[in-house]
Amino acid sequence: MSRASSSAAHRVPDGPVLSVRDLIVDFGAAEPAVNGVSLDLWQGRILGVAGQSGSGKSMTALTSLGLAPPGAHITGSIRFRDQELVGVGQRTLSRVRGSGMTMIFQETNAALNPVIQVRKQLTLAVRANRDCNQDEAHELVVDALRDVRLDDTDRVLNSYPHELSGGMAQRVMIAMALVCGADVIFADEPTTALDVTVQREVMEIIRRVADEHRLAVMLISHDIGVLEEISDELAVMYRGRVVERGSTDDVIRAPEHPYTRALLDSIPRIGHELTEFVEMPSFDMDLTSLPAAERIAEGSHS
Ligand SMILES: Nc1ncnc2c1ncn2[C@@H]1O[C@H](COP(=O)(O)OP(=O)(O)OP(=O)(O)O)[C@@H](O)[C@H]1O
Repeated sequence: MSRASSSAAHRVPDGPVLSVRDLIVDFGAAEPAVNGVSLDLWQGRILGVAGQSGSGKSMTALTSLGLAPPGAHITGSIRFRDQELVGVGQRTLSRVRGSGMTMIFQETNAALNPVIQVRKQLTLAVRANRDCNQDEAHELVVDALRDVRLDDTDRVLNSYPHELSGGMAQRVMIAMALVCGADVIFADEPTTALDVTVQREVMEIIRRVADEHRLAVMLISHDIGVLEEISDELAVMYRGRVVERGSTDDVIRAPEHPYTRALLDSIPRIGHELTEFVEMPSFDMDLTSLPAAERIAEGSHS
């Protein structure tokens, strides 16, 4: 897969579909879980978010979706299209979640109902989010399954989730996002549980649906090597902050932040193959002593 060839360089985005500014998610611990994060998601582009466990990747995504856990004190701004989401009620958040933004998790078991056939789950998802009859819903579902290269649609539709392989279940989750008509997908470690070959296939599908459906994707991974293959931009998080962000090529070729360098040094490199996850070495630094290394000036895409 060539990230360069599939990148959105030829496209002129209208503006970010999701804009996060100065987001703080505080549970009253010594440091906020998310500590002043600013990010943009653009149609047709994949933002890879890397960082070690506990750096705030998932909390940034969950909060953007209005799913921060109880007890979180949230400040800053999350704008989805023209709608500010910080401070709005659950009703608005669940409307936006239903049709505008969705999340794909590592654990498909948590998202797919084990006792309902895939056909029914996908059809219900369509009908909850789109005004269409049963036949139209079926057509949308079949198209979405083909989009994620599940061409044996009857077999998949007649399956229960436990009858699918991990890679197939992850593709069904991506199809679910497509049939809901989502503009933004948060994919949180979607391939960590899969073997390397299947991981690559699922990543290629994420890249393709982002391109073809102009989806904005935030792809979260411990493994910057996986993100390197697929992302247009990279953001590196450390202790609740984005310590570096920029085009993937810039960040990989010339990382400016010591933490990014440590992340890159921690992955085995065999050519530029996708690598299996390798735990980050222990790393601690005083962030206040370091310059911010943000290389995407705000609005540089417009
Ligand atoms: N419900 C909660 N209450 C208090 N703190 C929480 C809660 N959930 C998460 N945190 C804290 O928020 C911080 C960020 O966690 P988060 O899950 O976003 O990290 P992460 O980078 O996604 O890590 P991982 O890769 O392990 O999922 C952590 O310090 C975590 O302990």
